[in-house]
Amino acid sequence: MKLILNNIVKSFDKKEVLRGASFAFEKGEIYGLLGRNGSGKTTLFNCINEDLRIDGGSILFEENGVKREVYPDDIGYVLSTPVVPEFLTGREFLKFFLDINVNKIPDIKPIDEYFDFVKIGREDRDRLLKDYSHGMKNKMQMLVSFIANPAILLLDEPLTSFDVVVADEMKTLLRQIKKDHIIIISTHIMELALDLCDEIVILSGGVLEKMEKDDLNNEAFKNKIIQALRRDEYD
Ligand SMILES: Nc1ncnc2c1ncn2[C@@H]1O[C@H](COP(=O)(O)OP(=O)(O)OP(=O)(O)O)[C@@H](O)[C@H]1O
Repeated sequence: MKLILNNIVKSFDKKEVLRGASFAFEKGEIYGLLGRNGSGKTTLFNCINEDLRIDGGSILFEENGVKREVYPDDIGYVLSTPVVPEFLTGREFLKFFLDINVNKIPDIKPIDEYFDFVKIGREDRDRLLKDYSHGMKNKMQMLVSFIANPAILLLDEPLTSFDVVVADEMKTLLRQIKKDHIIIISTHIMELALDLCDEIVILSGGVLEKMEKDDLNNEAFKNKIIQALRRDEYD
């Protein structure tokens, strides 16, 4: 299973953000996507998720050697700024999500088990999502992405708003599910990238480049990544 990006081009007016980004992301690996502020990481995710139309190139999903277009159900996208229906309670949101996906989700569990899993307390489950903290909204987003079990998970700065216990549990969970998924995590936290990710890919100058670790220790690898990102000076 692969997510194949071929020469993705995307501009906003005259600003060329993606200038022929190509990469094959494979199942079984967690990819850390690193790039300077404004380098285009979120834009790339939005293009993969078809929230933005690409100006050139192609995005394909390969399964059993057969390439096809990517379908919305293939992708779970957790945004850095969580978007949840604020007018629903946490429980109503989860119930609604489970109801509309009932045919796609095997083995639906009682709703409270899902809340237990992400450590949202009993007193919060029937409160409106608008009153949830940023981290709690993020947990809800992450939770529905996990429940839907898409082949591709795009996680934009996913763990930064979680408390250390939940962040640790999410990391463990991501490691557990990676064998069946393509997971791409955009982050500015080098330690997280090095600790959690199997591969580091940088987005620099509008293109993607895999950083080879070779036999470097973590400190030397970190410096290599920083040097590579320094090339991306502001236009
Ligand atoms: N909808 C849009 N309209 C115009 N310009 C946009 C739009 N979305 C992104 N951009 C521009 O594209 C560039 C890349 O933005 P993007 O948010 O993808 O970067 P990023 O790598 O995710 O940044 P950060 O690490 O700071 O979150 C920026 O210059 C941004 O201003």
